[in-house]
Formats: sequence, C-alpha cells, structure tokens
Amino acid sequence: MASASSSATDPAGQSELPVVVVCIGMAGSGKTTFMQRIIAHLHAKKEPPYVINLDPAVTNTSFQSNIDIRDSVNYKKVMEEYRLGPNGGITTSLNLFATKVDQILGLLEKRAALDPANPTRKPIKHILVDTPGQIEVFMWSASGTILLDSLASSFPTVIAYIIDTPRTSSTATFMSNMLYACSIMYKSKLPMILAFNKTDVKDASFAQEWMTDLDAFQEALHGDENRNAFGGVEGEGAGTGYMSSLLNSMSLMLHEFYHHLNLVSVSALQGIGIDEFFEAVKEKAEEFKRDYQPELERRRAEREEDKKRRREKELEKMMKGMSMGGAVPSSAAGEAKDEDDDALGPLRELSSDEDSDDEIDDEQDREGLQARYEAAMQQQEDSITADASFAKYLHTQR
Ligand SMILES: Nc1nc2c(ncn2[C@@H]2O[C@H](COP(=O)(O)OP(=O)(O)OP(=O)(O)O)[C@@H](O)[C@H]2O)c(=O)[nH]1
Repeated sequence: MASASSSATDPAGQSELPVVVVCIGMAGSGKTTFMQRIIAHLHAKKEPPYVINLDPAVTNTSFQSNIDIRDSVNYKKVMEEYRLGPNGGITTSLNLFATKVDQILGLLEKRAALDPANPTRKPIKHILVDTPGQIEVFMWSASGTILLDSLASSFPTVIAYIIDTPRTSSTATFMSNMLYACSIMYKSKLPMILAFNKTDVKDASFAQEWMTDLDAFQEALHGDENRNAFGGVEGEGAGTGYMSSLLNSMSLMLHEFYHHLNLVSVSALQGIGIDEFFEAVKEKAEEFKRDYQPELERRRAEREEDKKRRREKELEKMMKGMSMGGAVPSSAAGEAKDEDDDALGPLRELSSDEDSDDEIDDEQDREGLQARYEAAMQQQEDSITADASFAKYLHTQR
C-alpha cells in the first residue's frame, strides 16, 4: 500500500500522488451537480479524474464512475435480506463494500503510477469520491471511517463540504451548517473546503464576512432577533432570547474553527468558481502533507499494532478450538459466505484501457475457513475480508 507519507511520490518514485477529494453535502445541496461539474472541468483540462461512487441508493447519476458501490452491492437486496429501512440499507451496503477496501486501494495505486506497458496513459491526478446525501450514515458509521481512513493513509485526502448558499443565509441555518461542518472535520480529522454552492442565486459574501468578522455576525444576529426571526417568547425555552444567546455562544466557539477552513464560492450549475475550488484543493493537499500526515501515521501505526495483537490472540484461540474439536466443518464458512454472496458481488472497475484482470475476482472470499486460516498463518498482512470472516466464525463459536 502506498503511503501518503512517502513524500509526494508513489512507491516506485514515478509520479506525484493524486489528491482524493471526498464530496459531502446534505441532500439538495447540489452535490451531484457539483461532482458532474468538477469531473467535466478536469476532462476539459485533459486530466480525467478517477471517480468513485459510494452512494448505494442513488438511482441515476449524470456521471460515470470508475468504481461504483452499486456494481458490488445490491442495496435493495440488502434491505430485503436484512429487513432494513433506507438508512440501515445504506449502512449495511457500506459495511459490505468496506470489506473490499484493499482491492480498491490496489486499483487506485495502479492508476496513480506510470504504466510501462502503456506509456501514453498519464497517471491520475485526482480521485473524486461521491458519498450518500445522508451525511451521518457515512460519517458516523464504522465503514465510512474505514473507507476514509484507508484513502487518507494512502493519498493526500481533502473533504469538500457542499453548502446550499441560499438556504444558509440566515444566522440560524448558517450556524447549524457550520456546526455540521465542524463535526465532520473533527470526526474525519481531514482538511476541509467549504464550497458555497448556488452562488448564481445568492452571493456567498455574507458567509465570508461572518466567518472572518465576529462583530458582523453578531450584528446580523441582533438584526434577526429584532425581526423576531427565531420566533417564540423570551424566557420560554425556544424563544428569541434563548436562540440568540445560544447562537452567540456558538459563534464565539466556532470562530477558531473557521481558521482551518477554505471557503470558495461556486455555482455548479453555471460553472463559476471551479478554478478557485481546485486552487483550494491544492492548498489543502499541501496542508494535509504538512499537518495531518504525522497524526495519521501515528494512528495507523497504533491500529496496525492493535490489529496484530488481536490477530495473534484470535489465532491462538482458534488453534485451541481446532485441537479440541478437530477441523472446522467447511459448511460453516460456506453458509456464512452464502449469506453475503446474494447481496455482495465482486468489485468491478469501469475502464476502457485496462485488461480484464482489473475485474477482481473474489476467489479468496470463496475459500473455506480452513484455507483462510492457513493463509492468515502464512500472510501477516491479510485483508479485512479475512479478518471479518474470522471474527464472524469466532462469534458463532461463542
Ligand atoms: N441555481 C442553482 N441550482 C443548482 C446548483 N447546483 C445544483 N442546483 C440545483 O439544486 C437541485 C439539487 O441538485 P443535486 O445536484 O441533485 O443535489 P444533491 O445534493 O445531489 O441532491 P440529492 O440527489 O437529493 O442528494 C437541482 O435542482 C439542481 O439543479 C447551482 O449552482 N445553482
């Protein structure tokens, strides 16, 4: 796995590592239109990006993805099989897809390097990731964290938070959006760009002012208060006084957080501000290498150590279990796999110039538990898929 720490080059030292831009935005913020716009922009610059769709529930996107979660996971089937609602279906689909994270990274690393067999093909410069509109499902799920952490441990990674500017122009909606952005940043621990979208309808200069001048925000707050914009009766819980003082305190707290953000005004519809957006991406990628990388490296080393300890413990337990009860019936592993097989298919990559070996088969997934156990003994660097199967088996043995 390439490490984002290895200066800015891939393991072979052949090319600059691409930047991962993860687009996050509330439903209706214009995330899909924005994705479409930045993809078209990069194509026009003859720097086609590598696109990953992580939204299993999206019915149609106006752009093509190189890796699409929908090719591997059947969201409707997941809901049916596990009797889940829409959000549970998205979470479980992401969980299933997260077991393929090593394969995804393998494909990305291949595309990030020069290909001696195809010297005319330029290594990719940008990896664009689309996420579900249900932000919390992605940001606060274990699989969302695994996917983000894995990307960030291999490539400089930046979050682009898309905001619906016309719907963020009151002090209360502005503040709630900023709190959301703040929670995403602290959860992901990644540099963030705020893309104020739809500026063809409403200019984002008010946001720029509120983020740099605390007095200006407080003045706007008093204005809203005087217009009784918050409703309610003072002193009765949700009334004017309460809301106003809450927003005031939050603005004091968030003022420090604003220093870490880049704000860009864009219109995905009209293509305004896209060059500025990519300037911000460049800046944030540098910031990632300078400020975020050391912390990520430390966390990754900690996780690896922890994983190794747990694996050794599990193997020890397994050895004991096998010597007492004989070999594990292969049907146990087979049954467990069958359950997932219906909903989870192999990872596919859309590529016009790749050989068919880019369609990664799941041969290893199909091996019995015994074979997986032996593989784990031989390879210390086994995949998450094997870990998950082990954990599943051990769980059933408890
Ligand atoms: N005026 C204007 N409208 C925009 C802009 N970007 C997107 N829209 C509109 O906003 C609406 C929502 O856009 P989408 O791109 O579907 O937004 P989304 O965030 O992907 O929404 P979901 O698909 O519900 O998650 C559509 O009607 C778009 O045409 C923009 O820059 N300006």
